[in-house]
Amino acid sequence: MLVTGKEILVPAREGKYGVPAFNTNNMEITQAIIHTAEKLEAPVMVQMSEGAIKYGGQDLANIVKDMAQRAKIPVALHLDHGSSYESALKAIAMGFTSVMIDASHHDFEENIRETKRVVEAAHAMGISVEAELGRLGGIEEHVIVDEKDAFLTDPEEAVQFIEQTGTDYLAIAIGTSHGAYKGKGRPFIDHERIEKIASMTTIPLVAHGSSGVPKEITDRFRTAGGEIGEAAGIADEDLTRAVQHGIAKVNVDTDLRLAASVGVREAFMSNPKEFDPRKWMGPARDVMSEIVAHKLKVLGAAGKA
Ligand SMILES: O=C(COP(=O)(O)O)N(O)CCCCO
Ligand code: NA
Ligand SMILES: [Zn+2]
Repeated sequence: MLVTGKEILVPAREGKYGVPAFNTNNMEITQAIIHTAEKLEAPVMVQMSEGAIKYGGQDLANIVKDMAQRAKIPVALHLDHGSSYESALKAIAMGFTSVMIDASHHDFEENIRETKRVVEAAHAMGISVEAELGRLGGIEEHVIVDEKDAFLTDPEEAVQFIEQTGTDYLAIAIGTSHGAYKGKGRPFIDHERIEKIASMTTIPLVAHGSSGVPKEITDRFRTAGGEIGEAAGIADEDLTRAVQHGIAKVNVDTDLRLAASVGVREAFMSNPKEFDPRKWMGPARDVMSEIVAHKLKVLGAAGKA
């Protein structure tokens, strides 16, 4: 069933498990997410960035909403990295049940002002809101945050921010970053910071940039002709620890992108004569489903629907 993000994430924080929020851009990605979560009896969040909305629009949103409504497990449709009040309201008009207003690149007061505006409008329509405080490293769709400006979330500021905005859940910067190159080797995750923020707050916390970039997938990607440098992601054990301490929503996009690309590349490599789209979109869906299943188990969402 299609539900709000709050209905999925409040139980997750209370139950000390995480719910993955996977980005989608088409039918097969959406099927891999929702059908696999159904199989594992897990709640799940499907998110669309502003780029995905540009790419698939209401057509794609309708695929997600219809599949979610018919699903036996709770599913929210979430706007990822909404960059403005207008963008958040447009997503709500499209039927999204959860929206992020990402004003983390503004100063503290401006972030509060912008977030508060979206919270008031979204709550008037029964829709949940995610905000962000602190800056991830790496490239965020509309802001390139170079290392020196990347800053981690201050616990005291987080308490004030939540009180002054009324946001339903909060994305915090704790060492993760977007993309396939999260640092040399195992990225440092600031567990003390997560645990301090969790001890001072009660709302679900969100970890962005949480793809694992598993070696098995990057090896297959290279073997199938893909080119990827020294890629590194977040270790499973860092995620299992984080969801014990307040992280309830865990954003994953890169892992599905890599999995889909492995599926397609392997299909083309193994049969150059093939020209039926189902023969490469199907394998892409299968590899993505493996990634979805793994994440649902690592985060403890399996069986929680
Ligand atoms: O936090 C994430 C996903 O992070 P990751 O790149 O680790 O999958 N997202 O918000 C998905 C969109 C990232 C920019 O396109
Ligand atoms: Na941000
Ligand atoms: Zn993100």
